[in-house]
Amino acid sequence: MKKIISGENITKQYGTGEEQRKVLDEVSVDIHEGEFVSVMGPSGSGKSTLLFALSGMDRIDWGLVTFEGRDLGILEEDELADLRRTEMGFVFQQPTLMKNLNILDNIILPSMRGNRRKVAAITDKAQQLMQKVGIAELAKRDITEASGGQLQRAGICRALMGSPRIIFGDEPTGALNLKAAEEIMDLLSGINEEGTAIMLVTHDATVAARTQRIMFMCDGRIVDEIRLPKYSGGTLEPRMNLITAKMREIGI
Ligand SMILES: Nc1ncnc2c1ncn2[C@@H]1O[C@H](COP(=O)(O)OP(=O)(O)OP(=O)(O)O)[C@@H](O)[C@H]1O
Repeated sequence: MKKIISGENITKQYGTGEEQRKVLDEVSVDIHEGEFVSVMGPSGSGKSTLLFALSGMDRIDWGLVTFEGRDLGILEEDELADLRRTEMGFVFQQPTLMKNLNILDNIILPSMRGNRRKVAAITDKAQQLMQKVGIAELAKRDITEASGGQLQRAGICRALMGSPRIIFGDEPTGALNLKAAEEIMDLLSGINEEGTAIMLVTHDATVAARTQRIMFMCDGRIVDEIRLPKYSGGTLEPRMNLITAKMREIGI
């Protein structure tokens, strides 16, 4: 399958002198069209930093990140922002929604940049997405009047507004109860089924078990990975057992 994102020898360090530390240490990774991948590893192993590097949210110190062959390192900030807005979607542990806007306006706001004349089409798309994720009736509600799971659905709608090629999720279910987390994973799985690649960073084996490639990070490196067949429902236990067995094997 065609590569969307390619990272070669990505190196990122923080601090100077004796304090200097490689948070990403020559990481190479490709993400292909329609893939559903996750990254697991101990706290501080560099998972979020890798997500930020591959999505162009953060600059790297060494190596190469390309999006469909375009070197992110040579793009200006506004070009990077455009690329993220048009090709990528982001879902974080807590969606950053604005308190003074209702849920619908929060979803459409990022898409309005440079597109004010298309407000009707943008609103229409947002409403369709809200319908799809089951929060159509919340359009006019304040964000204080919705549950964590409903807000995360709104965050997913916002991430889908630009019809992205890839969605990056950093602990997208981390703040949710078990049922809401399962529902969000059902939603993300459905989005992936429709062809959008997804890369998730997670501590949760039940989340990783939904994906088809699990990369394991330790000390700024991808130390191993496993591939699983597409999840088609039913118990996740055998998949989770494979993940935990691999983590035990590599000592993380
Ligand atoms: N802006 C920064 N300045 C200095 N150090 C940083 C910065 N951002 C991240 N780090 C350090 O880089 C390391 C990797 O952080 P990162 O958030 O990528 O890890 P992680 O595997 O996602 O951790 P967690 O699972 O706890 O979220 C950590 O030691 C962190 O303290």
